[in-house]
Amino acid sequence: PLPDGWEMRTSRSTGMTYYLNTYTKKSQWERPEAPADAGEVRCSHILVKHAESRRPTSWREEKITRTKEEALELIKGYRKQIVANDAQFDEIALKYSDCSSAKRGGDLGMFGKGQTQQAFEEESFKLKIGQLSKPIETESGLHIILRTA
Ligand SMILES: N=C(N)NCCC[C@H](NC(=O)[C@@H]1CCC/C1=C\[C@H](COP(=O)(O)O)NC(=O)[C@@H](N)Cc1ccccc1)C(N)=O
Repeated sequence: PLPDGWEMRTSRSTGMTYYLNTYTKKSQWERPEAPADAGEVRCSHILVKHAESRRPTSWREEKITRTKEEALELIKGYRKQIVANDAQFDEIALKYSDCSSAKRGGDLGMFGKGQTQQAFEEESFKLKIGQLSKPIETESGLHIILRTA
């Protein structure tokens, strides 16, 4: 049988069999050996904004004035606590993340390519499930990303 997420199709023009990834709607000639890649990931993140952020405000702080350097120190400190198991990722996100997803422990839900800023997307799709990123910079500020699915 075909691995999950694939459908066998016949090309109308050539009569040849091809395979359709039912999630991404991409097709290929080779018979797939592994389940189809949904093309989406699920991540949580902790965002520390700074004065140069594109929107230097958040639920935490009306006007964010810390410098980018201060934001980097903060996010490195959070990452250290999480790696040392001195704090849980979702607890830190809940208290300190400058993103609205803080309320959900940083969870952003599932997202595919083209939905988030390039540096954020590149890192998110590089991470293995359960892996924590190094600090990533976007126009929003500095993030650490945990891939959860
Ligand atoms: N599924 C979506 N709703 N997509 C929207 C993402 C838009 C995307 N956002 C980003 O790339 C960064 C990385 C993740 C969060 C984020 C930025 C900002 C904070 O920064 P700021 O915009 O004040 O500069 N948080 C958000 O957008 C949150 N509403 C994301 C979110 C929160 C809860 C549930 C789902 C998504 C972009 N293209 O700008």
